[in-house]
Amino acid sequence: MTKFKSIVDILLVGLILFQMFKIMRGTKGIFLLNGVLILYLAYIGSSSLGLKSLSTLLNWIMMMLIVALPIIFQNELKRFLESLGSKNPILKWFLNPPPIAPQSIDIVVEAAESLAKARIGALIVFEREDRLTVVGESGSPIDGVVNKVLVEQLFYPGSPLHDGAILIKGNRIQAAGCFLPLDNGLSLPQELGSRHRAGLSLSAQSDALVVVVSEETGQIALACHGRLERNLSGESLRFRLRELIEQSTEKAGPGVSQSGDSKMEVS
Ligand SMILES: Nc1ncnc2c1ncn2[C@@H]1O[C@H](COP(=O)(O)OP(=O)(O)OP(=O)(O)O)[C@@H](O)[C@H]1O
Repeated sequence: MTKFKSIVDILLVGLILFQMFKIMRGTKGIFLLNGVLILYLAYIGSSSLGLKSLSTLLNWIMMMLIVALPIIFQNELKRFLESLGSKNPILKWFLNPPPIAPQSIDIVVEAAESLAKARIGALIVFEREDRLTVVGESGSPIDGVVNKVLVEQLFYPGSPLHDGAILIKGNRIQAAGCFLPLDNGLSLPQELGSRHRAGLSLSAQSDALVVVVSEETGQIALACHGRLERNLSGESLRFRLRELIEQSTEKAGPGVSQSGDSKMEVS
């Protein structure tokens, strides 16, 4: 029985560490977390070797880190707690996030098409079950009903909020000029820069759907579950968004795919 408990104990610790690494992957936090682990191992090593002064010094440093860690990792911790919270079925039922309205999809598709035609870059995030409070708080609050003119205006190069992403929840634009987490560990084709990386990173860390319009090529892409579907027409974007919302439980592995209107291949 004690053996079984120890196995469960180790598995749970492993699961928590895995979740933390997953959230911090590619961020500066991962280097800090590595540093903390090295310090901890050095502390264990020095105390088991009986190196008293060194282990006392390392113990002090670790004590100071315990106070500093929640400050250093505040965004990562928030994201971790949010992702934990949104997996709680009772909380999910209680908070009951508004579903993405079909008319919001149509409006976003139309706006993406005209932004693509005008070669204006855009990053549009649809929040689903996973809360994106940190993302929303990184931008400026809008809280307006989704409409084509507003979406286009927000990304217009002269607009003060054109840099960053807009966050849509239900049928409302919650915020604009939002910063998305960047996972530098994801491998992307060379021609894609930080806009695509940001969309893909958020889709790998949450169940958000992210529409990316490239300023450089005028192409439309959709990031979902850590996959990037590129070169979508307005019609295929609408189709995929509707399909993904219907099968919200669908999961896929990370990757990048190229898509024409009718054919989609995974590379
Ligand atoms: N982490 C981020 N969060 C939100 N927006 C971002 C982020 N990183 C970059 N962006 C947006 O992307 C713009 C830079 O895009 P960049 O040219 O580097 O990427 P890209 O993928 O090559 O896109 P494009 O094809 O449009 O050039 C920034 O000006 C900003 O608006």
